[in-house]
Amino acid sequence: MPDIRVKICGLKTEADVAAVAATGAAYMGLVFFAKSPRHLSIEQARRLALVAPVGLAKVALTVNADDATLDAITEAMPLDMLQLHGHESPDRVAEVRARYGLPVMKAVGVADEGDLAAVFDYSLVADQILVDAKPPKNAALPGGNGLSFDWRLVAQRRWLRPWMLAGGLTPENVAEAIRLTNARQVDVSSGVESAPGVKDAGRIAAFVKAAMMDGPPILR
Ligand SMILES: O=C(O)c1ccccc1N[C@@H]1O[C@H](COP(=O)(O)O)[C@@H](O)[C@H]1O
Repeated sequence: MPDIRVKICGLKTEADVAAVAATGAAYMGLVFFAKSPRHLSIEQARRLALVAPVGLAKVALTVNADDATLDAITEAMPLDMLQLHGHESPDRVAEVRARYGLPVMKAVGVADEGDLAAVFDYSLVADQILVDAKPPKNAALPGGNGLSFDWRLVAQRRWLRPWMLAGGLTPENVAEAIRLTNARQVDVSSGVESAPGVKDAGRIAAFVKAAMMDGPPILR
């Protein structure tokens, strides 16, 4: 039974945290991006971070955030990882990693083979890579759009660092995405919502169950 680690991104309420914790998901994502329907104020995010149980890793998602913003976020709440989802350069990723002493996951948008070089480049400086669909030109959000990319581009890929598959995943397609790509980690936001920014506990449970191939890994 493969050990698949699931990240549910864009939680907004304490009930969302409880729903995610109940499934055995590995990570919960807190979005700090004002244009997103999942955006949280620092105080809202702090409350969620403080009720998260041990074992559920808290990931702060930011987009081209400056030091002052990252200082405010990291000082306000306990976190386990920073997710950089903008156009942060490899140098900026290395700088953030050194400044905050937290693992950094860099998102890379993929639409075609040519985008995969960036996965390699960032794997030299980040702790993890989030391989996401490239957003359409002029999209308001750089992620969280419910769009997938051609999974065959990353099928059976191995990189220097652990990677996570994202983009348009749903309870209905995640098992096939894992089968095709051999991803060991998956991330979802809009695919487990009933409306933009509104998480659906039933879809969260169905997603994690499907990702774990109908059951959590058997512990030996
Ligand atoms: O979720 C958001 O609102 C968001 C905003 C800005 C950058 C990234 C965002 N979400 C990330 O994008 C992936 C894919 O989302 P989806 O499943 O296709 O809706 C998601 O897993 C988040 O990490």
